[in-house]
Amino acid sequence: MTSVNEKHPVPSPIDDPTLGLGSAEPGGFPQVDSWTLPAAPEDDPYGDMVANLRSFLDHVAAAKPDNATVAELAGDLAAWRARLAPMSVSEREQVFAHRTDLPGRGQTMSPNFAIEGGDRDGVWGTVTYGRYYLGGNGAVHGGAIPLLFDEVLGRLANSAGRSPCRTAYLHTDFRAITPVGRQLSVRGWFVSEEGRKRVVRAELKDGDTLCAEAEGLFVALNPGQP
Ligand SMILES: CCCCCCCCCCCCCC(=O)SCCNC(=O)CCNC(=O)[C@H](O)C(C)(C)COP(=O)(O)OP(=O)(O)OC[C@H]1O[C@@H](n2cnc3c(N)ncnc32)[C@H](O)[C@@H]1OP(=O)(O)O
Repeated sequence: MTSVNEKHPVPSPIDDPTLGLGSAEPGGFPQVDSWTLPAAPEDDPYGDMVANLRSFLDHVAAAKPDNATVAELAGDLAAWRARLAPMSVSEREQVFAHRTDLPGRGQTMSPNFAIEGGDRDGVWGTVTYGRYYLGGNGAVHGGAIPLLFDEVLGRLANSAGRSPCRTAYLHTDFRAITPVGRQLSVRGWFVSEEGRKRVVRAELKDGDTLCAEAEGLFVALNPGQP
């Protein structure tokens, strides 16, 4: 299946052979060993590329471009897709979202959580939702808030030498609207750790205003569990 646009047909992810996952090892995802990001290595433009991609998405969301600009952009994007397609690798080798040394793990799906500090029991930092995450009337889309909590709590629950775990539940309470374009504070902490079950909580605040809070259960994976 392809898109209706004949100039730049886009194959569906189901039919695109360059998007296969390869063989992913169960439970083989990168671990968080430290909350402190090392200095950015020289000659490593990946973080710069991801930061630009985030900013690009914010500008796509904010702009009302004329048709000529949109057509040119579609062509540029199609050219980049064609250039990247032969470089597809397996999940194990992929760089996107696997760079735990970069802000936001080097990905653009979940909001960019900027870590300020953390230890075995908790993590804290900031997040600024760009225009890309706008739901309506200046408020962040409700789905983008649990996405942040899963990222923050998932990293915490997988940190400090703990074995890999997955989210079993993630309960979010929306207490006040979460504004786009403001620096917000984020905090996650451990509530309990019993057997395979890790209960963690998080809050998202705009100054003194509690925007949202969450509780998650993360269950440690048994050997061989994907
Ligand atoms: C990728 C890069 C990573 C980088 C580093 C990390 C950054 C990560 C950042 C992103 C991170 C993103 C992370 C993600 O988003 S992970 C993606 C989202 N999550 C999933 O896809 C998980 C899908 N579910 C499962 O795989 C299984 O259900 C799991 C593995 C969770 C448990 O199935 P399993 O068969 O193994 O275990 P069990 O059923 O015997 O349960 C065990 C115990 O748990 C209790 N229980 C279970 N479920 C619930 C529930 N809903 N409410 C209350 N309790 C629940 C259960 O009663 C029992 O308790 P007890 O009877 O023993 O007392």
